[in-house]
Amino acid sequence: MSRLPRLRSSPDPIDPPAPSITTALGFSMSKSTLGNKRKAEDDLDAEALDQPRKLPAIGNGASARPLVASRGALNRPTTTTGHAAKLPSGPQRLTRPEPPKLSTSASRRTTRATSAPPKQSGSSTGPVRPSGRVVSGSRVASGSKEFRDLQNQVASIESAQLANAARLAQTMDAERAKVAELEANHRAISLELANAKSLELDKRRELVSASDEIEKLRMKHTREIMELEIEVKSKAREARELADELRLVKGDLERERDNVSNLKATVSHQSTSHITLNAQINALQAQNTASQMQLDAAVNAISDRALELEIAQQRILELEQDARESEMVRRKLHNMIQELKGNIRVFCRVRPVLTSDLSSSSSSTGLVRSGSSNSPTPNDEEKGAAADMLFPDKRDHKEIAISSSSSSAMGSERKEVYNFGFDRVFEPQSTQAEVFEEISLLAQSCVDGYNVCIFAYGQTGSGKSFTMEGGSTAATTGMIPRAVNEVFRAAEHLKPKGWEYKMDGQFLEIYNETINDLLGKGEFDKKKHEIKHDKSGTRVTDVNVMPLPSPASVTSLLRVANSRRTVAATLMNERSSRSHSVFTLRISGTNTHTGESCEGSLNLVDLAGSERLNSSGAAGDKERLKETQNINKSLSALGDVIAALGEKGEKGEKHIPYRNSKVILRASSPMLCVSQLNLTQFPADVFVAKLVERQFKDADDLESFAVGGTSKRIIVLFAIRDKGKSHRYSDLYRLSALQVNNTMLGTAKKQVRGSS
Ligand SMILES: Nc1ncnc2c1ncn2[C@@H]1O[C@H](COP(=O)(O)OP(=O)(O)OP(=O)(O)O)[C@@H](O)[C@H]1O
Repeated sequence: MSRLPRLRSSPDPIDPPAPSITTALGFSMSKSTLGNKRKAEDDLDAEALDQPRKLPAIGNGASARPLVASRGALNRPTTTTGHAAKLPSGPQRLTRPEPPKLSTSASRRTTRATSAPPKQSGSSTGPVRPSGRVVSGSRVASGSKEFRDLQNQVASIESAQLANAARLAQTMDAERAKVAELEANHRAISLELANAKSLELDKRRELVSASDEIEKLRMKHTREIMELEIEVKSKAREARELADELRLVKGDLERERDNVSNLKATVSHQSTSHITLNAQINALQAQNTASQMQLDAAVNAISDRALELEIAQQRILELEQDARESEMVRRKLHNMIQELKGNIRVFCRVRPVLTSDLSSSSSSTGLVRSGSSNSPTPNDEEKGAAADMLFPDKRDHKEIAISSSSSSAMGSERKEVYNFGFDRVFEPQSTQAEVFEEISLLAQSCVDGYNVCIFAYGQTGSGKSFTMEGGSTAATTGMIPRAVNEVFRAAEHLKPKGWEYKMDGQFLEIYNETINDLLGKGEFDKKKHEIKHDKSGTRVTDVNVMPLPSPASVTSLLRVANSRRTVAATLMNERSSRSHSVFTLRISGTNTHTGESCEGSLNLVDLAGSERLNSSGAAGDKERLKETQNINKSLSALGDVIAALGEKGEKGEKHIPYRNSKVILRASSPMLCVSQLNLTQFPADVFVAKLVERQFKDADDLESFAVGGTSKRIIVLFAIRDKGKSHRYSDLYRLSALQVNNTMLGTAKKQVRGSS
């Protein structure tokens, strides 16, 4: 309502009929807007009701003016519907003039529309009838005056009407203008209404969308409420948990409080300690400063020491070089000593008296007693004479005296004493260790690149096997295992000086000049072995050579060899006594520092028992005779070789008859060929005589001594040493000349030159 334009106030006393406004609306409205239209009409009605209050009261102005007849006004029909009828253009129909009703404000308040027709009264006798009813003729006659009056009145009325008509026309024009204005207003209002409706529609749409949105929001809100409820529940659960936790935390807090109070107590205690410690720290810092100074001094000292150490290390290197060169000199000196002592050495060992000796002596020749005067002549054994042994050289142990007493044909007792000299005489109580002491230096020579051969010679039962192989206990260990151990020990000792050694072993047996490999594969060696000679040396074909990485492996080698020897002995009675066994240890070494290399060997030979043909009783036994002949033959050849070697040292170059027997040992080739020597020409014991002729008066003496019947308790150990293969010695001499005493070096050189 507030948006509707207000009607302008009009001087016309006639209120514009409200219905004319509604009829003037010529807009077509859609069905959909019908409700709105109705609402708008209601609004307009309500406005129409209010409008008169805003217009000026027509009656007030019109009451002062005379009524003017108006054709339009008289003939204009009025309807109660409020719709204005079109004014007729023809002559106006006469109707009872009716004075225009002057509306008052009071009447307007009770009448809805001024255009409503006046109510007709029930009687037609009223002086003035506003309606145009025709007066009857009777009355006209009687009342011509009245008629004239009436005509006058009519004329006046008509004039008034004309005036009114004119005025009405004016009013109509004004009204039309007003209507036009109203229509314009109406259009504007309609437009505004349409706008308002479209606005309303928009608003309604907005409302609908807002409703939808509200619905959505409501749903969202519901969902959020649900979520919030869930959240509230979970929060409640969390709250419960937190409450529980809080209780625990409170408990913890209580404990922590206790702890804190304890800690506070501790802290106060610690703060006291802290003060004390601070004091100590200050003291320590002072001490530290002093220590730092000491440390600096120590660092300086250390750097001095490091310098010294460097110098010392340099010195060590020089000394190591010296040591290597000294080692070389040691070797030379050692060998020089050995040369001086003799490259061939002969030892004599006397075994203790055994119970078996007593019984045999008592049964055949009587008890072996000390101080008996039996002479050790070749016939002594036959006579059953017993020899007494004395050891006069108590200091050097180099002599043995054999005394014998015999009664002459005349009945007088004859007593003779025979003295024999050796490099060393081992008395009956001598131990294996003592015997080995003499041999160990020779074992050392093997490592230095020498070939050493040690063999035992003596009658059956004199103790050759015991000496060479030994017993089962540590004390009775024989020369073979001891020598091997010594070689390994010497090799180990030389390791820091750059020497690395490789060792191999072989074990052969020679029976009746036939070679049997004791390390062979089968139970009994059926192979035929030959002795080959070439530039690299002499070797036996088809023999097993076992690598020996440790002394223990030598023990197992000896075990294998012994078991095979036992098998052979079972096959042939007393074979072991009638065969030679030769153990060979080959040693090859290289020095990684100096580039030296050397090859040496150690040959340990247990010879077959040697005895005279006549005394052994072999003469009658063909087989035994053959054995003895072979033994003697090989031993004779051996004797020749030894004798030749012994002479060589004294007289210079001499032919050495190495090839005379298989048993003959040589530095690089221990086994040599079968001798074709005549037994009669070279009796078995001659070689010993040749070797030790200075000690013996003649060969018979030696034979009597070693093979004769004076005693079965003596063995002779022969040790032969010969130079093996070695390289670059001359270079080393040159080097060593810078370090060692010239005189010493000159001597060493001379010795080496002499020995080679
Ligand atoms: N020095 C010694 N001390 C103790 N017993 C010894 C000693 N020498 C040898 N015997 C013992 O003498 C016995 C004979 O020794 P062994 O078998 O070594 O003689 P052999 O000369 O090798 O004899 P064969 O030529 O017949 O082999 C053995 O019982 C041995 O134990």
